[in-house]
Amino acid sequence: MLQVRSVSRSFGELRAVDDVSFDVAPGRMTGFVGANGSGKTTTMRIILGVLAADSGTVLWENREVTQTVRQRFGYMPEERGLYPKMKAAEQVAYLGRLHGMERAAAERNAAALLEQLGLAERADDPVEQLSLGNQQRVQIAAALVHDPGLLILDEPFSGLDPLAIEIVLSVLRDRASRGVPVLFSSHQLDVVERLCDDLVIIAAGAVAASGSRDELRRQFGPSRFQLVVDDDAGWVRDVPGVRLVELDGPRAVFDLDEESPPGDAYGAAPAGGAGDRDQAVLQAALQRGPVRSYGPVVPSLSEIFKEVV
Ligand SMILES: Nc1ncnc2c1ncn2[C@@H]1O[C@H](COP(=O)(O)OP(=O)(O)OP(=O)(O)O)[C@@H](O)[C@H]1O
Repeated sequence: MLQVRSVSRSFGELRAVDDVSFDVAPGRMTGFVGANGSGKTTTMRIILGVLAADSGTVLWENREVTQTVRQRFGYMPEERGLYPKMKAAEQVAYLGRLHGMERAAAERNAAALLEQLGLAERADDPVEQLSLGNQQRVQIAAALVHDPGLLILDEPFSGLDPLAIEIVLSVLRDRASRGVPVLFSSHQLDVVERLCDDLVIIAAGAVAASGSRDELRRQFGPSRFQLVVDDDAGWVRDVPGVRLVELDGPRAVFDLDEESPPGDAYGAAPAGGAGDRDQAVLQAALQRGPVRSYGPVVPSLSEIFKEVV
């Protein structure tokens, strides 16, 4: 487990990272999300020891991270750093050796990773002859070659086509399933949404929200429901506590107001929360005719993001 505890860092007057705390748990993919300049790269550099924090600590397995421990971390920096003339496989193996691996093991891991990442055919091409997306895959192989105990990846999906995203996803998932904590930053909320188990949302250097994806959806998502009936569903807007979001003939999407009185005018028992109130709407709908579909609408990550940032 990686624990970031009250880490702060300023550049001159700018407090780029402000009392940031979060965990990256074993076997979990943790998405690190925030707008440009919100402090993701600075936080990652502090975890990796590339940059010093002004205050706060980073713990790995309950101990302060030392340089020796960091050797066991895998890092893909934002600024990609490959040797353009070196062949892809040679390069990955070389970086493995810099992490203290034996030559044979480094070469074996490099070949296996390039294969997994769909680059086996290009293994002997100099990096400069590869497309940018393929260079990125080599960079990901370089972060993984020494079988790191922790993975920190800065924007690993930017610039990848959808197929490449799937390939990289499966490689990272595979590592996570072997118990490796994975922290990755991304602007692509749809990718983060699909991939991560946990999320840390950062805004202006501070953590705006964090937790498992499902917890955040429950916590920040409005109590939104969708109802589909046979006739016009416009009557829903008159139910107490309902805020209509969208009406399309027989289909209504609405939020339930937590504060409003329960909808007992429609025959439902007085209720204490939206959990009962949504049943009041359902009963009201059933009194009018058949109900084709009814249920909560799960908010997307970008909706949560808009709410907390
Ligand atoms: N070495 C530095 N000197 C001065 N300011 C810096 C330095 N590094 C980062 N900053 C500033 O700190 C803030 C946070 O930057 P950081 O790169 O951590 O953000 P980010 O969330 O990774 O952004 P992006 O998504 O654009 O990469 C920004 O305002 C940035 O300009």
